[in-house]
Amino acid sequence: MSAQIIDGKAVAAALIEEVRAGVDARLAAGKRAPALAVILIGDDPASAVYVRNKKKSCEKAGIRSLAWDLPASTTQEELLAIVDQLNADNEVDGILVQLPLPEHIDPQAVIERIAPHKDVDGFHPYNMGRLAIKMPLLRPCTPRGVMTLLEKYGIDPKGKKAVIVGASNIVGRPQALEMLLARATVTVCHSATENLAAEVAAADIVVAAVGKPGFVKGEWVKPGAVVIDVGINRLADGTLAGDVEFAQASERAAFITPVPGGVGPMTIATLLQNTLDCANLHA
Ligand SMILES: Nc1nc(=O)c2c([nH]1)NC[C@@H]1CN(c3ccc(C(=O)N[C@@H](CCC(=O)O)C(=O)O)cc3)C=[N+]21
Repeated sequence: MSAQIIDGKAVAAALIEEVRAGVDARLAAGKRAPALAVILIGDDPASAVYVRNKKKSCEKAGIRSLAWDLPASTTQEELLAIVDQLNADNEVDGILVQLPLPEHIDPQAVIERIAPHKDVDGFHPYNMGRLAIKMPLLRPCTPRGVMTLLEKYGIDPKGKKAVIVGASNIVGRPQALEMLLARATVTVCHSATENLAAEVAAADIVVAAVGKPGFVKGEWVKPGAVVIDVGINRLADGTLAGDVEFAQASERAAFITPVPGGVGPMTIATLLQNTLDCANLHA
């Protein structure tokens, strides 16, 4: 058996078109285009890729993007002052501060400074809390993008066993909350999990979000399972690899996302969707 490849690039392109239609509807109603402010500090290479792709996608969707490129020496105080200024700016709908930040800046302090209704990443405790109590407002982009991918492929998590490998604040935890909201039975695995292979083998849907190339072995995957690979790992030869052994997992899975071209493009398309949602929250 060989898995059907989930085409994240195609679904992302369609989602960007949907966002574009939402932007056009705003313009037709006499409202301004949504605006997204992106703050990039220093020069992390993964963030640079993301910023480049995001800017192109904003243009396609008709979203105005405002770039703040700041030196690695920027102080936390200076960054918080910029966030305050953007919070107060009625022309700005969404604020995204690229992670990771330099060591001397506390990311949680920055995340919590962003006005919750401008938090396009959905990382503010207010938005995470809303997701936890079944009242989502702004939802973290990657987990929301994964749910959109499943929906577009007719995969309903309701009643299924969803196993999340990785418990980070940006993917694993909110992914577990999304799966729970979709009425899956959810298991979250992390570095203290005793028998990871057995947990994965029980999964109808596996989401790998660890950040280690090939960490989830193909032979662990239950025949007919859905495999979602969130990992984007740059290898020494410059190529990208996911967290899942793709070739081996493809032999067993019914559906699998590739890297690149799977979850990555959905993260960006969902960021635009969240930016439109933010704009529509404001006016
Ligand atoms: N506040 C914040 N929010 C983020 O969402 C965030 C962040 N900071 N910091 C950096 C990471 C990384 N990230 C990516 C998203 C999409 C691709 C992407 O589109 N990847 C393409 C491949 C791109 C390539 O060819 O290199 C793909 O998977 O097909 C990559 C990386 C978002 N991040």
